[in-house]
Amino acid sequence: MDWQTTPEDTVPSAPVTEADERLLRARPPATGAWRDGDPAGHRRFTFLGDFHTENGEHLPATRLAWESWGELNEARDNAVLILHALTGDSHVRGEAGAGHPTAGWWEQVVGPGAAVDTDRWFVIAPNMLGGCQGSTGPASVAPDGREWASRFPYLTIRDQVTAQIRLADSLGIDRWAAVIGGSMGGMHALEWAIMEPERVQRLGVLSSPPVTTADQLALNFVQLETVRMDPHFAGGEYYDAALGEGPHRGLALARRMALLNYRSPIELNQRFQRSWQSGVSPLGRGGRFAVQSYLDFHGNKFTRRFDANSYITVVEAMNSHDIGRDRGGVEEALHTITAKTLVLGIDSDRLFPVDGQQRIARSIPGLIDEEAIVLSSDFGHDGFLIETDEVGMHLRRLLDS
Ligand SMILES: CC(=O)SCCNC(=O)CCNC(=O)[C@H](O)C(C)(C)COP(=O)(O)OP(=O)(O)OC[C@H]1O[C@@H](n2cnc3c(N)ncnc32)[C@H](O)[C@@H]1OP(=O)(O)O
Ligand SMILES: N[C@@H](CCO)C(=O)O
Repeated sequence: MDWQTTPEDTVPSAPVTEADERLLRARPPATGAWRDGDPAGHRRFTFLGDFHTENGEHLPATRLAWESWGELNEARDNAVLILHALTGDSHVRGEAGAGHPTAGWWEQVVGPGAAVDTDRWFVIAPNMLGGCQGSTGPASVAPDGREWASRFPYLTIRDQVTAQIRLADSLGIDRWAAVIGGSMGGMHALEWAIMEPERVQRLGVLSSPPVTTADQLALNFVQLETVRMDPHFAGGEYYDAALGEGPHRGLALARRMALLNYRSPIELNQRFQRSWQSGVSPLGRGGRFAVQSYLDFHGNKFTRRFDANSYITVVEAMNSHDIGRDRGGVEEALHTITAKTLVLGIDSDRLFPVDGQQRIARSIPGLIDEEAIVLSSDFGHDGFLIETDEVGMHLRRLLDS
């Protein structure tokens, strides 16, 4: 790794666009959650009713928001479930706007003629339980008319999959042609294949571990503490407009920290080098390095599309992940998977390194390859979102298997 300063390092980079600057100046609302009454966009909602968590807590009225593409055939055997990562949502495809804060996150992978070809497959993508883009989460209104906020239950990955199972039941989908997920979505996909093996014909696990390790727990704990320490977090009770702004500083800082795990040192060093964001030198007060500006931008942008309590809920759910829990261990659990399986990782992933995917691949009986597929990419963990040609090529193989 080359940390030396070169003459080019002092060349100021192009400033961010005017639209970006406007976005950063605008004051966000207390929460970036989608709220009842906001435009629904392409979302649909399925009401699941009473929900009891693994931990013994209770939600009296639960719903999942979801989107779909393609048509369910008469045999009902072409349904594909796509499960999003930590801060994703149901919006796999489509424009930003009309209730969707971001454009589709897998536009190049899912669609007519794409790897997950919606002319052939009926694709469903739900927003996870505890999320903030239409499914029941901490920003949802409880029976007493107030947001759940700090009263929202602790959820596990298995709770979230239980909600997805009830969604499939209610849609009349007895068996998925494939369940595919990246990162936390891959944790959900693994649980699907273990909890309901007869309902998962094919399984795609991208950039996910079999268990959230101590290292990953540690990275998550510091982020959650950062959110909670923001004075505007107010113990999670920040939705009341009278309190003013939400815990944006803490949430934005947590996102900056997370982004470092999502990208790789190689990419950051090559992309930003030591360049300045503007004509003002960062060697003194006032100027910023371009990489700092990039992190600031993503941190601030995140607060406009995510809810701090929801972030805590979904990170805690990710921390619960251990497919071996109460099942005799990780390998025992993997042996029970009957689906034809693709396991894929990115060589520069520092969040969920490839040894996790290799461990999964070693013990799944129906692996379609001899071992986990390891893509070479400088994009780190986010490679599963960015390397769409290669990821798509492997998903096509899975769907043709
Ligand atoms: C299944 C799921 O995981 S869903 C969740 C996925 N979505 C996210 O993670 C949301 C955040 N987005 C991202 O992290 C990325 O956009 C990805 C992973 C989806 C795609 O990565 P990339 O295409 O490499 O985007 P990249 O990380 O370069 O970010 C580009 C943005 O940074 C901005 N940017 C780039 N350099 C700078 C800089 N020096 N200063 C400020 N902003 C900058 C760009 O203006 C661009 O803005 P935009 O998002 O409004 O278009
Ligand atoms: N960019 C992804 C990374 C986690 O997999 C997200 O924010 O959900």
